[in-house]
Parts: sequence; structure tokens; C-alpha cells
Amino acid sequence: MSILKKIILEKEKEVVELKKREFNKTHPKAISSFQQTVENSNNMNIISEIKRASPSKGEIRMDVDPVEQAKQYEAAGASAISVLTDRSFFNGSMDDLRAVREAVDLPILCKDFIIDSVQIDQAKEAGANIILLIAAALTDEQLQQLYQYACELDLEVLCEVHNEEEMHRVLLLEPEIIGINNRNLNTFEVDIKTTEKLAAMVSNPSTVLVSESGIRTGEDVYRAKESGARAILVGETLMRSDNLVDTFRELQLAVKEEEVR
Ligand SMILES: O=C(O)c1ccccc1NCC(=O)[C@H](O)[C@H](O)COP(=O)(O)O
Repeated sequence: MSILKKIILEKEKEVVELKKREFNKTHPKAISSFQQTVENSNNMNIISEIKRASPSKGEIRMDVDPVEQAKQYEAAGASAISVLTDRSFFNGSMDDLRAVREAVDLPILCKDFIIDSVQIDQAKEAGANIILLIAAALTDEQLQQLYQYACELDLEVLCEVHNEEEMHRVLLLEPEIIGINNRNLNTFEVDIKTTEKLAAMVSNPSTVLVSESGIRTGEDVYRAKESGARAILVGETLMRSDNLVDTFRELQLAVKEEEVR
């Protein structure tokens, strides 16, 4: 069984529990939108992720304090913070997101595997500004309904694709933000060529393209930028960095490898 299938089975159980609860579908903290942040910036926008562990890498940094990490991301120049809220596979939690919301004023992406609107209610209540919809995990009808529902709650939506077929499906929504995930969820291989190939399918210049996963060097960022990405989503590289200011500088320099030599 694929990892995505396993995660979705777990989410189906979580949804049953969430449906027994009531959620406040508002949040008192007003935050400027991620899209606006990108519009106003000339730099590569870095969505900086809080990621303790993952199916592909196992433990990354289990002892991280999400609030301290988020404050450091904000100080280093992050455009948004991604908080992995899945517990079973990534060792995250919605409490992490809530705590980060209190501590920083950046847009927050609730990085989870959403299959039902009740998860969107939960993310909104915790203070998320952006939710993730993964095309590979959803039917066209679910994609459409969940996208619409998130917009009604004033949330931004990062629609994530891994291949051409998913990109065709997502483009039908005319989304404002598209994430191209460089990680193959079956083999866990990461290849920035995925961004290069799929970005070419997006003709609307106002769509914000985000290159996700496996970004480690200025050259990776250079290739994402040349493809049209205006943002990158980075987890492991930042979680393992012992000098975030230098790592941000390297990623934002976005130069070709031969220019470094
Ligand atoms: O990271 C994984 O192993 C993973 C496995 C299965 C589904 C999703 C997975 N990751 C979620 C993400 O999208 C990444 O955390 C995010 O793009 C950052 O990736 P990275 O910079 O490579 O840590």
C-alpha cells in the first residue's frame, strides 16, 4: 500500500473523531495574505517548515521547540511558516500550530492531509491562514468542494500536484497558489525536474507557483526560480541547519552551481 493511502486511512479515523466536536470557524488574529506577501516581494519567498520527522527520513529533529524555531524563521526572513500537524507519520500536532500562531505574525500553512471540511474548520480555529489540498489524495469533486469551503472561511489554498494529470485537474479550479511537489510519494525520490516540467503547464502569470521538497542548495532554488516559482517550501534543510541566517542567505542567492566555483 502506498504511503499516501496509509496516511489517508489514518485521516479517515481522525475525521470520525473530529466530527464529534464543534469548531469556532474564526480566528481573532489578522494576518496579511501569503499571496500579498509574494506580490510585494522581489526575493524568493521561503515557506519554512516545522518538521520533526517524516516517512522518508524518519526522525529529523524530534526535540525541536516549534515556537523557537518559528521565531527564528521569522527573524531570518521567512515569508510563511508551514507546520506539519499530522501526528502519526510526522510527529506534529495542531497544538504546535496553535503555539506558533501565538508567537509569530506570518501566514501559517497547516500542512496536513485534508480529506474532509471538518479538518479545515479545525485548522481555521487553530489560526492557520493557508491549507493544503493534495490532488493525489482527493477526487475532483472533493477538490472542488474543499477548495470552495476553504475560500468561504477566508483561507488561502495551496493546491499540490506531483504530475501532469494532477496539474490538469488542479488548473480547472483556477487556483491562486499551486505547489509542485518534487518528492515522488511512492519512491520518496526528490527531483527538481518535476518543478521544471510542471511549471511550464501554468500559463496564468498571476498564479503563485511554489516548488516543494528536496530543496537544499542555491542551485536548486535557481532552477525553481528559472521555472517560474516565486516561493519554495523547505523543511529538512532548515530543520537541520545550525545557522538559519546563512542557510536563508544561501537559498535566496539562488545561483547556478558553476557560479559558486
Ligand atoms: O517528507 C516526506 O517524507 C513525506 C512523505 C509522504 C508525504 C509527504 C511528505 N512530506 C510532506 C512535504 O510536503 C514536505 O514536508 C515539504 O515539502 C518539505 O520537504 P523537505 O524540504 O524535503 O523536507
